Amino acid sequence: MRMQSTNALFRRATLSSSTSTLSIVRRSTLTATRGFSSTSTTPRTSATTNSSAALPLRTPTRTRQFPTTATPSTTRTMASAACSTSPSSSSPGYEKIPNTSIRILRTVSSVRRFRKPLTLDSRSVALVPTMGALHAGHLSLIRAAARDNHHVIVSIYVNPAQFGVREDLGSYPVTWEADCEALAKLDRELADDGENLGRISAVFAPTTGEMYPAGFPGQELDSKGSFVTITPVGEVLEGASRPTFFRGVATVCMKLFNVCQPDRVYFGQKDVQQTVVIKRLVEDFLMPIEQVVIVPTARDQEDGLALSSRNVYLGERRRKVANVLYRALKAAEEAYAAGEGKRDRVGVLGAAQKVMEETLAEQMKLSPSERVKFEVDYLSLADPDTMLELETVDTKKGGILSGAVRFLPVEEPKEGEDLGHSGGPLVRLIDNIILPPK
Ligand SMILES: Nc1ncnc2c1ncn2[C@@H]1O[C@H](COP(=O)(O)OP(=O)(O)OP(=O)(O)O)[C@@H](O)[C@H]1O
Ligand SMILES: CC(C)(CO)[C@@H](O)C(=O)[O-]
Ligand code: BAL
Repeated sequence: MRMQSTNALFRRATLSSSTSTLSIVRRSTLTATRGFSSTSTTPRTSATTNSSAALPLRTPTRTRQFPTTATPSTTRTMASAACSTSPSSSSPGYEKIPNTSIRILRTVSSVRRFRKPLTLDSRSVALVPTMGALHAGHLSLIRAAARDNHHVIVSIYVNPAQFGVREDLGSYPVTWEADCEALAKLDRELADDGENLGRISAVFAPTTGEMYPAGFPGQELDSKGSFVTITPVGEVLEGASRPTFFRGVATVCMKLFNVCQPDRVYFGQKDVQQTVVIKRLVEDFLMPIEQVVIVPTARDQEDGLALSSRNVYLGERRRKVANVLYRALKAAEEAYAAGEGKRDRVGVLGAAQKVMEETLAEQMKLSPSERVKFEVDYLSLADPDTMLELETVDTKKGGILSGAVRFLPVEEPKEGEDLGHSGGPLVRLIDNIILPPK
């Protein structure tokens, strides 16, 4: 594999729409928002481009394959994953996580029944939306929510609408039992810590039938259905690589907000573009949510890799190299901090690109049974409010450094090698660093 070194990776499209729209039975109007190198094999829809300085780092062959093709039935199984917590004869009529007061709510009507008296009692309610496979990053969101709210609802729902047809819906990790144990343990910790206003009151784990009454949601760009789209922010970067992703996220989050009626919602900085989309959703649709709280990215304490449910796909060999994106972003952050001359796009992102190239070159010196191959999807220096690419950072406003990397399946597995969840498919990881205003 060869790193390409052109100067025209990032091209900003002239966007066809700049407003958020709620569309019923709509055809998507997404347009391509990035140019690709001429060697790219993926056809892109045409877009008017300008010559925003670009960072190359794209390999000639661009694969968009995610590990497996999902089927609706897989999702239904996942969404209704069985729990060992069936109601006992002494139960109050709803499921609970064993030895806790955490209710397991599976229907919209049960959440509404739970929620109503809390409004009458002026109790504050926080929602922490997740797709399960809980890790310490999720727990930090729940801790933040319990600090400031009387009740915390954690939703666990693997939302099919945000997965593209070739993405990893079918193999997305589902760890319901472990999730329940983690929530029970955290709730005990919250009970012992006098600093919290509240605790975990409920887990909302709906089926797809509950969340999508009209039927399994379309995953194609031109699928019919009731969708929420947030543009232009949802079209660039992650939205360019995963064209239906933010439509799915915004749609499911609006549903979750409508059901749970939270006063505050909690999201992780790890998915920084998602936080910008959610803020627009809440503001533009006048949703009665007091605050969208963004919680810092939880990282591996040793090498800084951002915790992510998808890290389980990596296996041992790729895990050792997986922090390359974080190291690259740190180098860009340092270049930015170093001074005026380095606040332009080329100076800042060039530092990140160098780390990527050097790391790949080191890997390519190894044999196929030792090395790790990866491709950089994008490196970005963007405006914090719009996620549109910046030529220079206005230090009064700051910026967001972000990137996405695809780790290819290992070439020659060794005997007994840990290849990762689901056989170690291609795994795409994202990360970001916020450049704060100075
Ligand atoms: N390392 C992290 N630090 C802080 N928040 C995180 C971290 N990882 C995930 N979150 C947040 O947890 C919420 C639920 O995320 P999700 O369930 O998709 O987990 P994930 O680890 O991001 O999974 P994936 O690997 O699919 O991206 C989101 O708001 C997400 O930003
Ligand atoms: C916000 C979310 C739970 C919506 O499905 C998901 O995108 C996630 O876990 O980040
Ligand atoms: N944490 C974002 C969810 C997703 O990648 O599908």
